Amino acid sequence: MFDPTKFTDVIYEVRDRAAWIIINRPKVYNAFRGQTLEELIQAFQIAANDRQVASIVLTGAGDKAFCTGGDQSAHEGQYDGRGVVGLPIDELQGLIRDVPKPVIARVNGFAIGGGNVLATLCDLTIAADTAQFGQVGPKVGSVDAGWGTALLARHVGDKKAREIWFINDRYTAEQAREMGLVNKVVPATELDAAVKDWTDKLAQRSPTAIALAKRSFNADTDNIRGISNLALHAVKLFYDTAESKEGVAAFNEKRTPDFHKFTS
Ligand SMILES: CC(C)(COP(=O)(O)OP(=O)(O)OC[C@H]1O[C@@H](n2cnc3c(N)ncnc32)[C@H](O)[C@@H]1OP(=O)(O)O)[C@@H](O)C(=O)NCCC(=O)NCCSC(=O)c1cc(O)c2ccccc2c1O
Repeated sequence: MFDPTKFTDVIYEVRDRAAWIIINRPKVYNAFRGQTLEELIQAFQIAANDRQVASIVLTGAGDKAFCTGGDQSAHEGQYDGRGVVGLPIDELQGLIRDVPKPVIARVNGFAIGGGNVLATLCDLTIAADTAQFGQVGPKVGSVDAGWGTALLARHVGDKKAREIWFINDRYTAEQAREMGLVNKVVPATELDAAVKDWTDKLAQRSPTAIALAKRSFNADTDNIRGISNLALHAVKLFYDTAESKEGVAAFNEKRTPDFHKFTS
């Protein structure tokens, strides 16, 4: 079995029958690289197999960010790990769906890009009133389509999902709650108490009933898995283009990307 004490990018703790999985890269606003995803995958597998664990909390270290998606400093056409785009992101996303325990996104700050997709995939989301949500793909030459687009549209509606992906505005926690992306918004100082209230309740519920309910919700949207897999392979081809590389370079150089010449 995996040893979470050896993790460098992720903290794994069990608190009162809830597994807390914390992305611990606050200097890059909890963006993930290949190593981060390996550890997240292992952490979810540990939690899935531990009979003492009734629910899983996914969050980011510090108070700035939940997760801001792929680490742009580790993105040179490919990211720096394994998998189709150099990140085993499809494995992690599949695990969040498949683990037969509720996963709560504890959103303590920015949930942007691939971080927003992770929050979208979690069964429940509790956000601090200071949290911000948004997509940046078309600003940085990327798109996490499938779970990131089609499942998002299930939560917030098709028009709103298109707005989120095309306009790339940021939304407050309260706006995210109003559109159906968040279950509950609480003052930042009360975030942990609100999460504990729900994990304590989940620890008292029938695990089999919860697992059956989760699978039944999943069944209704499982076709999106195929879209995600297809899109990942399409994005791999996109990452090799000058258009995508312009988006990554612009973010790292802190300038506005120039996509004009790529308009078809
Ligand atoms: C989160 C922000 C909106 C914050 O903006 P703000 O202006 O407040 O702060 P800074 O921009 O100065 O950021 C502070 C500090 O953090 C660093 N940082 C933030 N995010 C990242 C990141 N993702 N990677 C690397 N570094 C990051 C930033 O450089 C600053 O460092 P300093 O050293 O200069 O202090 C804003 O930062 C923001 O928009 N961040 C997100 C940027 C982004 O492009 N994210 C990735 C999008 S693509 C993606 O996530 C993605 C993931 C997948 O898994 C995919 C899978 C399949 C297909 C596609 C995928 C995909 O597109």
